[in-house]
Amino acid sequence: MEWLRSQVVVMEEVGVVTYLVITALLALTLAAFFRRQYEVWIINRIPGPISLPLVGNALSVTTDSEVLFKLGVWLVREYGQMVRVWIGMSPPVIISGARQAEVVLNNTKHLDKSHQYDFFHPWLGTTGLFISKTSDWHTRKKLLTPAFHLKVLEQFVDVFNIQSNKLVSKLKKEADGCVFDIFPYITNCTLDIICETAMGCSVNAQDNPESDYIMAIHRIQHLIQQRMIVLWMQPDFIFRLLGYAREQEELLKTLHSFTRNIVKARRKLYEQQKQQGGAGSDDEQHLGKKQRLAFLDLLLEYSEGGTVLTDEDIREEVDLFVFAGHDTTTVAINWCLYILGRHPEIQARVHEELDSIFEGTDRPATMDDIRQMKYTENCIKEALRLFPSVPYVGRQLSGDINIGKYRIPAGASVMVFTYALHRDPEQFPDPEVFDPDRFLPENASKRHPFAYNAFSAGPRNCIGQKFGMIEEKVMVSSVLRKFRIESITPMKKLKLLSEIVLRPKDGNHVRLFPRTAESPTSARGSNSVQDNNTRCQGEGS
Ligand code: HEM
Repeated sequence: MEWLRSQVVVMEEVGVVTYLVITALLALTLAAFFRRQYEVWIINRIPGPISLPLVGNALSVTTDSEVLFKLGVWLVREYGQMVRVWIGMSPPVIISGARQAEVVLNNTKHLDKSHQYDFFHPWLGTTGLFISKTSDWHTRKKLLTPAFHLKVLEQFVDVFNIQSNKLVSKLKKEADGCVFDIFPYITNCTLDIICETAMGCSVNAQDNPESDYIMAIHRIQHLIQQRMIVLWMQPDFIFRLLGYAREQEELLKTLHSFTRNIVKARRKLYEQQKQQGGAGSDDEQHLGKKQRLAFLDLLLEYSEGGTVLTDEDIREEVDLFVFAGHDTTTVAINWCLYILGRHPEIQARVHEELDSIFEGTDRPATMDDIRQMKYTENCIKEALRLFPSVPYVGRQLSGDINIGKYRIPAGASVMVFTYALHRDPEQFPDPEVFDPDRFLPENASKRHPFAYNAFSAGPRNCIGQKFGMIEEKVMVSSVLRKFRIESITPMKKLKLLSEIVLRPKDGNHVRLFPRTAESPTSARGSNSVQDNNTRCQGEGS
């Protein structure tokens, strides 16, 4: 009897505990549910398309990056400078106003990149500057910033000139007024430039564009790009199942072993020269007076024998410079030549400026010449406004932010849509018009500081901005010192791809004419397409 009574007490106690556990679980679930509902309600206050339960707007998200780009433009036109969409359960918010962009980009708390950038990890690691999380990023940015000092960049002007000259000599063969795609020429030239400046070695892409290393760079970028936008390619097991993971591993072997070997060789050279030259910290002592220092050499110097940066860290950063520094400049130079090719009168002003600087000589551009290219620089900036190399900049919020009357909760992704931001008529009247004078100091000073974001803004802006600008000036001026360019595709007919960089879907078809003494700048000189040889016959324009 006593035993029975004790059992009843135990059961009562267990019942109470179970009851308490279930109640607590229920309360937590309800709290999570209501919190989530509240967050959904908060986000749904931001304008955006109607969404379905669970999938949200995911069904409208296409894998075609041309359609995806148009979708972004349409969303902004339809819903304004702050738009929310639902991709399954996550609500990326698209921002395209200067004031809103400032709140996101100028906030030192929200420096993490959005989760799509994680697909770069296998190639570029997790601690490299471009993709690192806030904790690693601070240290890396501080460490790497001196490598982009103007004094360091000045020594790269040689490389820019040599490779641009090679580009010009390749283009001479096309300069007969026939239509051709200039995009691959620019791509190979910028690849040669970035590899030589980042690693101190030539990959010779202009002469050999199909080497294993070059092909691997193109292919891996394509794979990562696809994975960033194609939702079903994102889970690892599907990526593996479809055979992409194995292909990616093969590509990584090619890419990583190439860079690792170079890091190893330069480390050996660095140590040898350090021993010969004594323990001084002077760059010239380390690598010989006449030797140009690549970014890699500077990283070896900053690495303090592997204690601050290991060789693998250096490999990551070098791969990153190659990635971040070639596609961005390729499309920037491409769009600048494209838009000048649509505006003969503006191109003629660039020709005039270059003629007054170089006086018809063939000498390479100096830093002084580069500083004098004011009008050319404004054309480059205006081309970057209309066609920003990086159309979207993504951030993952680590805390709630308030923008105007709206709140975006922690964990959400915010995409600053630079392409649309640069077309805000309040900041850029007649936004579709190409007008380099928008960048005259008196005009630029009237705009909101975050209205122009070609190199992003705030603490996580582009570290390679000066490098990119100098490279662009040397390449664009080298081409235009020798040629007049006509672009075939009207702006309204351009097909743009929403990728990591803003790429033309069909390349950039142009006609090139040598600039002659008689008609150096005319829009239709004696060597125009009408008088052209038979190679062009039958071409549409
Ligand atoms: C016209 C040329 C270029 C343009 C338009 C450009 C644009 C940008 C933009 C918009 C960002 C911000 C991306 C984001 O936050 O998601 C960025 C970041 C970055 N860029 Fe560039 N870039 C150019 C050239 C270069 C070059 C030549 C290099 C290196 C040699 C470079 C290295 C980087 C790095 C390392 C970052 C990450 C910075 C950080 O997270 O703190 N860029 N760039």
